[in-house]
Amino acid sequence: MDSIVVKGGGALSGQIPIAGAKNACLTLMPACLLSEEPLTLTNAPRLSDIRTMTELLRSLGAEVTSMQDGRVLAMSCHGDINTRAEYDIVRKMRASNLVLGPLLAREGHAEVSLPGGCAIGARPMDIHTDGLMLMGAQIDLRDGYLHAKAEGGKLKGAVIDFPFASVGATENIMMAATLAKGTTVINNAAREPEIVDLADCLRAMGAQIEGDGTSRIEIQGVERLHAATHRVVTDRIELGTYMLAPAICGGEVELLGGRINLLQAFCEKLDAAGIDVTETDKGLKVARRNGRIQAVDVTTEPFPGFPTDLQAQMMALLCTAEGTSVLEEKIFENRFMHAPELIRMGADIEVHGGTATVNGVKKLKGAPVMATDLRASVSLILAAMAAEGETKVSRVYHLDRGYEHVVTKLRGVGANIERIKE
Ligand SMILES: CC(=O)N[C@H]1[C@@H](OP(=O)(O)OP(=O)(O)OC[C@H]2O[C@@H](n3ccc(=O)[nH]c3=O)[C@H](O)[C@@H]2O)O[C@H](CO)[C@@H](O)[C@@H]1O
Ligand SMILES: C=C(OP(=O)(O)O)C(=O)O
Repeated sequence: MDSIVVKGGGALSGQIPIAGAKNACLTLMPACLLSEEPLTLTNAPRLSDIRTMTELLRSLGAEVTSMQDGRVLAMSCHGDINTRAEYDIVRKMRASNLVLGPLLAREGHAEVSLPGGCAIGARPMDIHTDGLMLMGAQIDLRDGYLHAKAEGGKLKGAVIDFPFASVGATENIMMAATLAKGTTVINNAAREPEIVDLADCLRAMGAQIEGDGTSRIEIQGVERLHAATHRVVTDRIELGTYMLAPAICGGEVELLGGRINLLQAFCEKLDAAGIDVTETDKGLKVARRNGRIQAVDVTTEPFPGFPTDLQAQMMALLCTAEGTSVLEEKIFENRFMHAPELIRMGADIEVHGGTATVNGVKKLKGAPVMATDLRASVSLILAAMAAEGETKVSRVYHLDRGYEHVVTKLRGVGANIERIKE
């Protein structure tokens, strides 16, 4: 199992290229199941989750070719389709649940293993299944699998009011509705940039969708979708993560491909904490203003609010802020597993339920720590980059799910970091 060793150092400078979004690409890939013609994605990130989705799509009968060192994914689904998404693959990754809508729309039935929970919390699918049932699907849970069948073999349009703006449910229903008979309306839809990216891709495939990026999305079903090529949107979570590197360590770093509108709420918190963010021709420049970082309170919310996927990294910043910060996690019930590890590095954090209170200390100190999930892993690396001495982060395989070439990217701006095999 690999570990990452970081020696805390001084200010950073240089540029970091930002990849295509994991959470967009994992949604765009299952869209290939909606058409007999090929779907090509460019700007794909090189991540283990993408390889898992490739394995899942192949198991369903899709041809997936990875080109240009994984940057381009060509997917084609013209033959017979296997409609059963097996537990052995689905359990590896929450995003596997995104094949349900496309399989049901194309074949009229599907059997998809429930993803269950993961380290950060439960990953229920009731909002997805309630929506599909309104579209005429019959869905039962048997042997850990959702067995779904469309009445008469074809889904029909429906008006669906979500009780919560679920990202995954919006994506599943949007994909299912592209081939349904009639019009589907999703009220209280998720508004994340990854939803807009999916809508752009589906439109390029011939789907009729309006309202993405707002809380009301309307999809007019069509007979078939066709071939398309689509560029995956910039990864706003990778962007925000690397924006925190100069914020924590000092110096100035340019994030290539970044835009403020992907992370407005996050940028406002950085400003309040004493970090300057400016848009350039190529991306975003981030620099820490003089003096200590200031404490800020953060509440995670659906987009356009502060993203849950940046809460752990923000906590790493606030550990050394002047004053007390309160972080409230509103999306996942168990997303503070980085707190005990940051405490091992000298942070002063108290967690009560979904609230973490961080009393800023002057300096963190290197320690052996353990990565518990994807964003927790990278928060420990960020904290270690400004800590005194050496930190060893073990179980970094979590990191490979969401960050490509993290060591190369951080070394490129001056961090003292290496990956070791044990
Ligand atoms: C709103 C939000 O921030 N969603 C995040 C969520 O998307 P993801 O699609 O995984 O999660 P959802 O947006 O669906 O769900 C978030 C919340 O809704 C609840 N829920 C969800 C579906 C359902 O059928 N029933 C239900 O109760 C979940 O338990 C959770 O508390 O994780 C992704 C990372 O992997 C992030 O990129 C998304 O930004
Ligand atoms: C938790 C994440 O991913 P997933 O939903 O795929 O587990 C994430 O991207 O931070």
